[in-house]
Amino acid sequence: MALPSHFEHRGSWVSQAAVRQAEIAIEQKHVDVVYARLADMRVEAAEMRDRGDRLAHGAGREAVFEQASMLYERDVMVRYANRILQTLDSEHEGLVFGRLDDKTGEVLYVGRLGIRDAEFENLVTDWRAPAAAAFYQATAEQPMDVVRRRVIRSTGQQVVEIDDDLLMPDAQPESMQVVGEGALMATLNRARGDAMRDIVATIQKEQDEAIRAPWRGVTEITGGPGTGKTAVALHRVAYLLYRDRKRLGSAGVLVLGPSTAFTSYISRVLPSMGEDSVELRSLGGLLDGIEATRIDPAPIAAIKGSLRMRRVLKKALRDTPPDAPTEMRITYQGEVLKLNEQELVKVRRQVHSLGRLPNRSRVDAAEALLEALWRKAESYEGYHVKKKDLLIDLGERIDFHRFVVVFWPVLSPASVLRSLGDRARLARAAGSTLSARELDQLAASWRTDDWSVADVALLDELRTLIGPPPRRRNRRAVEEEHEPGRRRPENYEDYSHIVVDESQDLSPMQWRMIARRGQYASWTLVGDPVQSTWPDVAEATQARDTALGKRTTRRRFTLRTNYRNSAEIFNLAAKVVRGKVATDDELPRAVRDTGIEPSVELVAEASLPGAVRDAARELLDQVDGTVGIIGSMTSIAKVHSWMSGMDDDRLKIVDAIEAKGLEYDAVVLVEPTEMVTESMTGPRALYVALTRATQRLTVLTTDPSWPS
Ligand SMILES: Nc1ncnc2c1ncn2[C@@H]1O[C@H](COP(=O)(O)OP(=O)(O)OP(=O)(O)O)[C@@H](O)[C@H]1O
Repeated sequence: MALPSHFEHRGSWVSQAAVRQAEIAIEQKHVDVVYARLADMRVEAAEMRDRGDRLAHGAGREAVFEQASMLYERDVMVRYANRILQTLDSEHEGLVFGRLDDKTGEVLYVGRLGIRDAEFENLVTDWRAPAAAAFYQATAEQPMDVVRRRVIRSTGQQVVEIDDDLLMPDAQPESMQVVGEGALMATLNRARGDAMRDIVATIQKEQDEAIRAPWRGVTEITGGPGTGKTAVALHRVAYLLYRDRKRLGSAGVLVLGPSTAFTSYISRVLPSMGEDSVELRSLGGLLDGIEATRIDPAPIAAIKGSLRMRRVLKKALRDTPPDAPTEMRITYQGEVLKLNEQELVKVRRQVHSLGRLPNRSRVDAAEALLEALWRKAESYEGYHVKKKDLLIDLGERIDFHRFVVVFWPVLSPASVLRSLGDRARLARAAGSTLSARELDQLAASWRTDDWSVADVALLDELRTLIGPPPRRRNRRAVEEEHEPGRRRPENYEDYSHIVVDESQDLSPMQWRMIARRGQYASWTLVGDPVQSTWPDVAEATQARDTALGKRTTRRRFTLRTNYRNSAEIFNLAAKVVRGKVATDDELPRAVRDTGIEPSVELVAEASLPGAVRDAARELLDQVDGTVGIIGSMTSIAKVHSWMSGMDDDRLKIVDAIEAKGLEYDAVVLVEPTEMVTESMTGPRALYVALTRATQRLTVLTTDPSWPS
């Protein structure tokens, strides 16, 4: 019987449903074997753990200990497997997600972890193992002996789809079927939820090279919006921990993102790969007990982030604390010894000139006060006391100590920064460093109740300038700090690897804050200069270079394919930066056509609220996943009020800065022109906002000249 024309074996796609089902059934069989093996391993592990406990407790011989430690390792491995299984859910590709058939007929399954059968035969190879590299690196031009690469998609333990790439058509055996329409496109077309997904099954070659780069030195990953920089950086962390867990795991890996919305968005990616020991923090959440989310207006953020602030903070510390006494009176041997305000200021200056951290200087302050009191006593006519007696007697008096405590209080970064809400105090600290307008703006910003994200770097700077409050740390606390997986304290400086996402936006003060945490760390820096919202590029670059120090090993990977936006959406976004702040070479290529052009609507100001609601409603109907409403910083509060009462879990409202790194199936972008005028870097913030949608974009503007 002649086959229908689409049912061809060699070198072409076979879409026949029965063949597809038969191939799915073949893979299901293997997946079943893997899960059955895991179930056995769980049981074995429990038994071995019990046996291991018994052995370890009663044993006196070395061999028995050795056995016990082997059992322990096995136990750890199975616990790890269990954890992975728990985190797998229907949203993720399954435990086994890939298969390679090479030209010798060998088959290799690739998955989230490596599993062997009872005879030690390989059932699944961990995606990070060298043997699995071909799964990501083989191409039709360089097939690395791979005839067929198959991506297996599962829901839970059920295989639901397979997608093949035929890389060596000439080596395809008669019996080998090739099915599917491309795993990557299928994945990219899927609806987006609240959380980013891992991409283990469809990592592309250029991405894989960045993921597998060595851990040492500085690895830079640059690329336009949607090129997978964040995804790549997270997979790189999982890869590095797999390859070098001993070196990197115990000291800890820190991943830093721009906002809490962002860290929460990416928070499931690493656990879905079995890594839950990595610390994710936002720039506003690096200090314990503070979770700053407020973004300062751009000009204020620019001042707070600049290195000038170091001078201001240093000087602020030397000023008299707000509640400190301005006079000292103490009675000694029938005389009242008095120090007036100037004399106390002089004492304070002397103590600071010793150069010790303020929170380590109270003893110096007490000594300087005693010295000043002695000089005072010496100056009184007919008053004869011995210096040694005065120093000892007063030094032991409780009223003297009470005075020292208020004269030289323990400072906290928060109290110092808050005190600069007093404009006069700020002006004293600033000298000529800040203009009158800058003083007004900064002082007003510190009279609020909460901290902004930019404040956190200043608080951290103050933390190191002030020194830790005197307190004893017990050994247990120190040990706990070094336990892997534990959220480390704010003063932890020994991360082995630091990943900085959206690194193009870091202010010089933020670079200093991060550098403190990785004195000996290797780095992965992720960013896109075209999306930068930091105005002083030269200052930030210098601060970055200082942060990276003498690390000479530097490698750079540039990702060029935009996997997020449809080509139609990206074309519109590219228009706002091309030739202005980006060259063609800096813009990625979007790979997906949807045939749906973004809609740009000119609306009257009075109709804007209704138009935003209508657009949101329409998009909620049109896409299955999330819909983002992105407003300018100036208008975001209004946008929130317009949307009140429209409760839908799929609807998210963010401003142009918060939108960084996030994505939605559809976006309503409100007032593009405002995003340009309020930014200090021209159209870059608008470019970020325009590149958040995967499927549909509606731009609402009251400016008739937009987008021209
Ligand atoms: N190889 C891939 N397979 C499947 N999806 C991918 C792949 N690479 C990237 N993606 C998807 O593309 C989207 C964009 O990725 P990601 O957020 O990492 O890009 P980005 O470069 O960090 O973007 P931006 O600079 O705009 O924040 C995500 O949904 C990600 O899962």
